[in-house]
Amino acid sequence: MIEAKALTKRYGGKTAVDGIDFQVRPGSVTGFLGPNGAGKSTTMRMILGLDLPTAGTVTVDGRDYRGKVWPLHDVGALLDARAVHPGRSAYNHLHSLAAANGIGRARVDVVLEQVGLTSVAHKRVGGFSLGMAQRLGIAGVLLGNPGTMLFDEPVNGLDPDGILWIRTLMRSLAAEGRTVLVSSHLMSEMALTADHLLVIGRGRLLADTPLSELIARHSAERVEVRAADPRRLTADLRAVGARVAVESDGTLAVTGMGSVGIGELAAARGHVLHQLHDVTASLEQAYFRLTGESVEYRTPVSALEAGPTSKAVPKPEAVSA
Ligand SMILES: Nc1ncnc2c1ncn2[C@@H]1O[C@H](COP(=O)(O)OP(=O)(O)OP(=O)(O)O)[C@@H](O)[C@H]1O
Repeated sequence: MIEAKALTKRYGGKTAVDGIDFQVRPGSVTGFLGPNGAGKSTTMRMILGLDLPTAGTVTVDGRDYRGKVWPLHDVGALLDARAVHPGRSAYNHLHSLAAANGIGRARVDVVLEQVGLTSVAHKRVGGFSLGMAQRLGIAGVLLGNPGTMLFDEPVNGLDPDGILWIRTLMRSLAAEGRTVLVSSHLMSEMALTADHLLVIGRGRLLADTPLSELIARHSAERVEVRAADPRRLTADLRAVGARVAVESDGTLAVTGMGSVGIGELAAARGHVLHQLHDVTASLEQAYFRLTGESVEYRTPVSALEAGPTSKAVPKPEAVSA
C-alpha cells in the first residue's frame, strides 16, 4: 500500500503538491488524473524518493524511500520511457538493472518476452519508437516482480494493440494483489482500466473515489425517451411535474422523474415507447466538471476556433482560473 500524509512539495514559490493525504490500496488499479502541472509526476517522484517532500511523508508498505534507491523487488516504476542510454541494447539495459538488484539473467529473457521485445532485444534503444521504449520501460517495472508498480503515462506512443495489452496487463497485475498506480490523460482508457481514482488539481486532491461513484455523482439525472406520440407523452409528463426538453430528432430529455416512473406512467396512459434509458456521464465529462477550476494551462478558445490549419494558433498560455 502507498500512503501519503500531508504530502507537500514546493519549488521556490511554487507549490507543486499541497498537503495531500491518500492511500493506494493493493488489489486494484488506481488511476491518477489531473490537468498538466497538477502535481502527478512530482507525487510519483516523492513516492520513489527521487524528490524530497518539503513537508509530510509518503511510504510504500510502510517504507520511506527518501534518499535511497528503491529495490526493484519492492517497487517497479515507469516514469520516463526515454530515460535510457540510447547506445545500449534493450537486453543490456535490463541486464544491468537486474544485476544491480541481484536478479538473474533468466528473468531478463522472461520480461522481454512478456513485453514483446525479444526479437529486438539486442538492438540499440536509440533506434526504438516511443511505443517500443514504453514496452522496455514496462519490462523494467516487471523485472523484480514487485508488489507495487507505478506507471506515468504508460500508453503514450502505444498502438491500439499495445493499449489493449497494457490494459489487460495492469488489470491482471492488480488481480494478483499488487498495488498499481497509473497516471494518464486518456480518459476513455482510464475508464476501462482503473477501479479507483485519485484526481489532483493544482497540487490538491480533488477526489479519492471508486470510478463508478465518480461517474454516478457527476451524471445528470436525465432520462432519454423516444415515443410513438412524443407530443402526448410530453403533455402527460409535464402534467405530473417532470421537465421535458424536446430534442431536434424528437427524443425527449426528461429531468425531475426517473426511468421507472416514466415507464409506469407510459404504461398507465397507453404510450408506445421506442426507447427509455438513463443518461450517465462519461469519465471525461465527470473529470471536466471536477477539474474545471483547476486547469492551469489552457488553450484559448480563439485558438480552438481557428482550427488546426490556422497559422494563428498560439501556444497554450497560463491563465488563472
Ligand atoms: N524540478 C522542478 N522545479 C521547479 N518546478 C517544478 C519542478 N518539477 C515540477 N515543477 C512544477 O510543479 C508543478 C507540478 O508538476 P508535475 O510535473 O508534477 O505535474 P503533472 O501533473 O505531472 O503534469 P503533466 O500532466 O503535465 O505531466 C508544475 O507547475 C511544474 O512546473
